[in-house]
Amino acid sequence: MSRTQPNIIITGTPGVGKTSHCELLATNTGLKHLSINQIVKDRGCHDGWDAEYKSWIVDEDKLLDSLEAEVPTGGYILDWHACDLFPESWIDLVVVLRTESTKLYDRLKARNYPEKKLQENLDSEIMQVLLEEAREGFDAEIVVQLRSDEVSDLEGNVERIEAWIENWKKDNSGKED
Ligand SMILES: Nc1ncnc2c1ncn2[C@@H]1O[C@H](COP(=O)(O)OP(=O)(O)OP(=O)(O)O)[C@@H](O)[C@H]1O
Repeated sequence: MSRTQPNIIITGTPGVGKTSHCELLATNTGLKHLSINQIVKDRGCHDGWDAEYKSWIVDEDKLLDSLEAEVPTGGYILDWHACDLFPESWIDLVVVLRTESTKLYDRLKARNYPEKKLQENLDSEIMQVLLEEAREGFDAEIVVQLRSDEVSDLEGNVERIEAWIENWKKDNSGKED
């Protein structure tokens, strides 16, 4: 199916700034922000609650089934800490946000993350787990890594993604199914 609007994944370790980026980008572009955490919860795409990690145990098949009628039509920003489950055919750009570990520590600490979960997320950021996952799941040319250390990074990143969207629309205008 050809799309008149692109689909973008904004991914990265919890606390890097995915929600902040997605909200600003959605406001500026009219693309629809899909918080996958919220969808998992609201649409019951899970096998229960993990009390230790304080998070839902996601049922990926149910999640994909639930997104299948919307996302392929285009115009969505997918906000999640994982990306490799989404079919490549759905996705036009994958943005992996990165943050200095000291800043990430402060942000997660402020949220009262359980210590084990906090350490695992810091390790994951240092080992660039999400970047590797994106590179393994998608063509290198659609994966970009952006810094999210300061508020000015957020504004600059969103401007850059907006410019990318405009170019994508020009390149894809007039294409039919
Ligand atoms: N570029 C940035 N500069 C400074 N603070 C930031 C930046 N990005 C996010 N923050 C702050 O860090 C905290 C976490 O941001 P946010 O909720 O957007 O992260 P997230 O990646 O969506 O996390 P989660 O995966 O848990 O939903 C918030 O308090 C936010 O204001």
